[in-house]
Order: sequence, then structure tokens, then C-alpha cells
Amino acid sequence: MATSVPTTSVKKDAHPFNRETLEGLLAKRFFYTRAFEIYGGVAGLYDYGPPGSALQANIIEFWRKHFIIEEEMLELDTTIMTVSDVLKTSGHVDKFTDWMVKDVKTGDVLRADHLVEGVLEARLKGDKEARGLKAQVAPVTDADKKKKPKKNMKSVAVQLPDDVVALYESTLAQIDNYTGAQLGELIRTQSILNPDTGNEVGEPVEFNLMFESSIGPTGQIKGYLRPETAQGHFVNFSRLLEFNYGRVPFASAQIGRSFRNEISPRAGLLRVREFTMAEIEHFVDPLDKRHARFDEAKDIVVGFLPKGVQESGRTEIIKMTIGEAVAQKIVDNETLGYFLGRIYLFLTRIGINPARLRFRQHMKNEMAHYAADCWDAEIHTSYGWIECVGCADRSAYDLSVHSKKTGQKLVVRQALPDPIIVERWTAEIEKKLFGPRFKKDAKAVEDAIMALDEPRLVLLNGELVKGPTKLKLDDGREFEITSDLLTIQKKTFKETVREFTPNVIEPSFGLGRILYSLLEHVFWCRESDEARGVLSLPSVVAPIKALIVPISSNEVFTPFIRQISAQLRKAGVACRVDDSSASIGKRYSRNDELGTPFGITVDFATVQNGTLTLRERDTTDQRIGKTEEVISLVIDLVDGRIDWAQACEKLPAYTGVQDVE
Ligand SMILES: Nc1ncnc2c1ncn2[C@@H]1O[C@H](COP(=O)(O)OP(=O)(O)OP(=O)(O)O)[C@@H](O)[C@H]1O
Repeated sequence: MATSVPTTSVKKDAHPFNRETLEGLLAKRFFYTRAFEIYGGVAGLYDYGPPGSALQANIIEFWRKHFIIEEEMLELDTTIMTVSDVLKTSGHVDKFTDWMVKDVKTGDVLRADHLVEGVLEARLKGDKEARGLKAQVAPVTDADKKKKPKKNMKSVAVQLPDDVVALYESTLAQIDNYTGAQLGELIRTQSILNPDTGNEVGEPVEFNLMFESSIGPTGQIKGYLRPETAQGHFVNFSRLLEFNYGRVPFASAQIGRSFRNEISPRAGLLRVREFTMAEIEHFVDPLDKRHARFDEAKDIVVGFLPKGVQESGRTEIIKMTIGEAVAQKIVDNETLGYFLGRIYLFLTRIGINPARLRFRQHMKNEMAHYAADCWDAEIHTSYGWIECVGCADRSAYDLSVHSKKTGQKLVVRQALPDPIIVERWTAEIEKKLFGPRFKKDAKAVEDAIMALDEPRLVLLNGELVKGPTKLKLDDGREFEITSDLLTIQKKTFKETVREFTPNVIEPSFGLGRILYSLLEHVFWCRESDEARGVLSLPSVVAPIKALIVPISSNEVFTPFIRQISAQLRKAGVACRVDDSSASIGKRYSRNDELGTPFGITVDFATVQNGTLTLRERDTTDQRIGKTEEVISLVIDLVDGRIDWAQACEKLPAYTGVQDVE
């Protein structure tokens, strides 16, 4: 047997990142695959295999610890099937849309903003290549300037005039900010064609992303598969508040499936039609958005891309602490800042490279219809910067609209230390006149008047002074109101209780996007050989934490293997025995591809001296120690109590076995 000297340092950038190699590895090791593959598959639907499922389960487990347990959040599990009334009220039936365009000849459908983005990016890439080439060959000529960029998304080395480059760069910096009409204009003025066919595309039209369904055998109740888990929190708000002894702030959390009928799913797990979300709804007093644990997050340094920078067509990232960003009002309030810090810690602890993580603020048009401020945690991948977590201040929007629709008060009632005197506009109905005038509709008209807020009461009062006026109900019916029917006046009240609708800060995580980005960040190939891929997943999320390998298939090793795996299982360490006939080097390589951080070798020394060899995945460093000591170190390593350097201080280097073939 040849002897190898253990490596203590490791060169991870020997081979440049190659997406095809990673995808090959993920397919070979069954991390995930297209759903219904044997039937030809359906775009945007994926099944996870054993390592992918375990990786996702471990990310979720860590998420539960990091957020739900650490922050004492109230966990929910609400239904996926959602009655249409809820989503109509929340605005999703009318506004949860993307802009799509159709190929005028083939009828193929494309998402308008993605089409513009892809084509302009390809043209800019072609421009860069051309400038690089020209720099070596000759200066740009007038003839070059007149050349039209190629129609498809593949970059072709064609130099663009400087003003066009500037226009494209500024367009891309704010691509999420465009309306359908603006996208249509860009498509026309920049001669953007369907890259697959070279055909023209039509005007952008709105497409609702929700999957429609019906509930019950007669289908009389309309429903949708939820596009987010959030509404399940809002409709249960009163119960959650009661569970929390009537006090805010508090947060609810939910992990579950969501569905979006994406126009053109692409980029593997990054844009799919069914995915797991983990969402937090943090309910907070609108007059006090401080956070009790802000001190713990204020010194975390993160990269910000504020809206002002993007709106001026730039993309540079500003590095500063969360504390500075809140103090300078770049981030609106402490609670939002606190969550940005917690999101940063979560992502980097599961293995996301902090240098490839930024927080981008939404621009005006891009912001969801309900949001007051919104930051996306974006992770850089081979597909560019990808939104993986949205963190929005949804203001009081959701609770207010559900309350208005259902007539249920979704408010917090807070006893005031001292009573206060307030003046408020109120309406009093003349009951004697109301019944005879409106008959069976009297109650609906009265309810509509009583639901008017102060500004609208003042408005109604002003109209009534001039003469009869119309009152429109939510169902669209209109009724004539005259001044004899009611009295609107300012009254003085003594209040002992403050009643308010809380605001909601919502961090919303897409697990599939995080999982794929993580795989890109931890993937590398050994210097010696590009075929030897490694996933340097941190123990906390690695599908299997320890591999147990007997040096050969000799039965003498069986009782030792059983004992080691039983001890690791007892300590909650996911382990796997690989007693296949492959060489030990192959077995280690296979598990490097699965991201298994530690390998325990059982050999004749185990039988004779009770020792085990312990191998670390990234360095391939091997150490030797007594069975009990190695097992207890593996448990400590997996639980994060010690790191590999500390383990090395306790175990001498092993120099007896060749690591790989
Ligand atoms: N089609 C999808 N496939 C996978 N994950 C998704 C998809 N849509 C949303 N997500 C995830 O859910 C999170 C919260 O959803 P949100 O509504 O904020 O996304 P979004 O702004 O609609 O995303 P995008 O603009 O990329 O379509 C996102 O940060 C992302 O991680």
C-alpha cells in the first residue's frame, strides 16, 4: 500500500466553476430531477432525491432553530388550497401578474422582462468581447458602429455605440421597475426578437400566476393553490394574538408549499411552479418599529444596493453595518434591519459565500402592491444575482383589507397608562328613516356608512351639505343618501384603550433557490482532476455527516461497523456505511460528491488495536485515534462544538493508507 502525506491546506480554485460539471454531479447523485421524467417531464416541476431531500430538510431544520426557536415565533401549518375570497381581498386575483409576450408566428410565450433582460445582457457581453478584440487589433470604425446587434441571446462580438451601452446598462439596472407598456416600447425600439426563433413578439399582456381550482364535487366554491403562505397567517391573526396574550410584537412562521404558474420556468430550481417557502410575519406597532434585540444585529456588515443607486442606473454595492443603514434611513426601521441581519447570518451559516450575497432594495414600480419598503437578499450564481429571500414591510395592508371584507376587527387593544381625550368624526344614523327608505338593504347601507374612516366621513359630510349624494357599496350597488338620514359631526371621547392595526414585516424564503445557490457556492473540483468534484457543505446541512468505510469486505469488520453506526445514530448523527466493492478512494470520492464532511475507516488496526482513521473531506487530511475518542470527536465536529483544526490537536496524523486512487 502506498503512503500519502496528509494535506492540511486545500486549493479550491484550481478549476474555474463549470455549471455543466456541477449539474452532471447533481444528476448522477440524484439531488433532484425533472418530475415525471419518464413521461417527458413538465417545465418548472422537480422531484428531490435522497441527498437533495436531506439537504432541504437540514436547511429547514436549521431555519426552524435560527428563527422559530431562537425568536420564539408561533409556528403555523395552514392549508394550501385557498378560497378565492381571501386572495381576491389580498389583491392576488387582480394583481399577482407578470407581463408576457407571444411569438407572432409560433405562439410561444415568453416573460417580457426576462426577454428584454436576456437579450440586452447578451448584447452587452458581445460588446465587451468586441472591445477586447478590437483593443488588440484595431480601433472601432464607423462601419462597426452601424452593425446591428444579433437577434438572439447568444453573445456575438459586435461593438455597440457608447450611448447604446449606457442605455442598456441603465435599463438593466432597473429592469424590475418597468411597466408592461414600457417593456413593449423597449422591445420595439431595441428590435428585440424571440431568441429561439428570431421572430417578432407581440405587445406585453398581463398573466395571473395563480393555479385556479374548485372545491367540492359541484365546484361551487372557487379556490386557488396558494402563491405564498402569508395569507394563512393573516386570516388567523386574532387567534395568534390571543395566543400571545394580546401583545405585539410577535411573529408567526410557516414552512410549506406554494404554487406559481410561471410563464417560462427556467434555470432549474431557480424558477419553478411548485416550491417550498419559509415565511415569517412579524406583527409590530406601527408607531414603534424598534426591535428589542437590535443590538445583536447592528454590527453585522452587509452589502446594500439601495433603490437610489439603481434608479440612477448603477449597481455598486455599499458595505456598511446594519446599525449605520438604519441610522441613515437607508433601511426604514430597526425591525426591518434586524431581520436583514438575521437573514445574513442564516444564509452564511449554511454555507452561502458572504462575498456573493447582497441586499437589494425594491424600486417604486417593482414593489409589491402592499409593501411600504422591501429588500431582497440576492445571491450571486452562474445565472447572475438571484433573489432568494424577500424582506418586505407590508404595512397594515393585509390585516386592514381582510378586516374590511369580513367585518372582523383585526386589531390590537392596548390599555393606556392614562386616559386621553380625543376628537373624532362620527356618523349617527336616523334609524326611524333608514328602515322605511332602504327596506331590506338598510343594514348593508348602515354597515357601509359605519365602516367609513374619518377622511371619508368628512368627504361625505361635505357632499351632503351640497345635496343628495351616492354611496357605493363593496358589491358595486349604489344608494342615494340625503342629509336627513344621518348626522356627521366631530365628537370628543375619553379613551382608556388604544386600538390599532399592526404593521407586518415579512421575511419570505424560497428554499429551492437557496439550496441551488448553496450548491454552486460549495462546489469545486480537486486540483488533480476536474472529474473529482467536492461539495464543501457545512456539517449543519450536509445530507450525511459521516461515512463509515471498512477497508475491505472481510466479515471481521461487521461488528465494529454496527457498533460505530449505532453510537453515531444514538447521538443523532446521520451516517452511512459504504461497504461496496469499490476501492476506498472511489468510495471517498463518491461521498465528497455528496458533501459528506467526515469519513471513518475501519481496518485491521481497528480489530487489533481499537483505532479508527478519521478523514476530513476538504483537506483529505487523515487522523488516527481510539474508537471512543474518534466517535466523540465526530459528534463534537458535527454539532459544531469544535472545528477540524481543534480535532487535529487531539488526534495524530495517519500516514498508513493511500487516500484516493
Ligand atoms: N417561481 C419560483 N421558483 C422558485 N422560488 C421562487 C419562485 N418565486 C418566488 N420564489 C421564492 O420565494 C421568495 C419570496 O417570493 P416573492 O413573492 O418575494 O418572489 P418574487 O419577487 O415574485 O420573485 P421573482 O421576482 O423572482 O419572480 C423569493 O425570494 C424566492 O426565493
